[in-house]
Amino acid sequence: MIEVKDLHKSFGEQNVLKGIDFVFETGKTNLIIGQSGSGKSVLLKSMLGIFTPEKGKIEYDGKAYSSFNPEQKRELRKEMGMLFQGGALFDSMTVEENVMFPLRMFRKGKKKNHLDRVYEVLDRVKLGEEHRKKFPAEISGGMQKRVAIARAIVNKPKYLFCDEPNSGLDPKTATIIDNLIHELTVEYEITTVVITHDMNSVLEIGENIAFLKDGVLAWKGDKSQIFKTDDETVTDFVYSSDLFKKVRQAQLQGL
Ligand SMILES: Nc1ncnc2c1ncn2[C@@H]1O[C@H](COP(=O)(O)OP(=O)(O)OP(=O)(O)O)[C@@H](O)[C@H]1O
Repeated sequence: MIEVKDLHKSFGEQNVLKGIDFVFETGKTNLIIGQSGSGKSVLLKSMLGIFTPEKGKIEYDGKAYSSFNPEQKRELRKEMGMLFQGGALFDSMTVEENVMFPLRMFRKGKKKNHLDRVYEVLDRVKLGEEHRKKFPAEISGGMQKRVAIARAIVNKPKYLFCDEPNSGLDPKTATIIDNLIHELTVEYEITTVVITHDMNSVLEIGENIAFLKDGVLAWKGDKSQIFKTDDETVTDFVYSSDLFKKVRQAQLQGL
């Protein structure tokens, strides 16, 4: 669980986060949504320890980051998995070398044991044996995401941070990737935080949603609530997509 309490973050004169309170729950996919510039990435980077808030707290399973010494911060970093926009794989490394990378960085041990773990996670994300020695450019976008997910979970993280994990994918593959992230979250009891712009993702895996507007937590709830709420701030955002507007109209007309 990650608990954010009265979090404030500014850059110069600009107050980007203005007192965010939210609990990111364990074993759930916790989504951060909101318009461009609302502060989603700043919130995520604050949870990663990249930004230091001016005020407020972030607690990881009850322990405040501000109370950690450098060694504890390093330990915490080992417990974090990251899945960046576009996958961010190393082009010059094979699939298995990419997944091996965090293991070699953070864990001691024999290469053979590392490789066993790499194959275990690649199997878990259903990436076939025939792809292990390929380079990222030689596999599809969906497969690249699977590799990036495997790399993010190879160290058995307690916390998984995903920045638009399904960007650039077709809707079907995007849904498969969303569901894979959700399955792993439940299976390994990870506290997963996902930034998304994709309302399909909200519909698929929105178990606990933080909706940010201008650096404020404007709404929270889950996927069943977000499509029912009459809160105008939320409906303006959710139904800004034509498709969802049509779904909403059909719903209201009882179709
Ligand atoms: N390192 C930084 N230095 C100065 N300002 C920053 C920095 N990072 C973010 N900001 C500002 O904070 C505001 C919120 O940015 P943020 O990236 O969190 O938005 P976002 O909701 O993630 O947007 P998007 O959906 O477009 O990624 C923006 O006005 C941005 O310019």
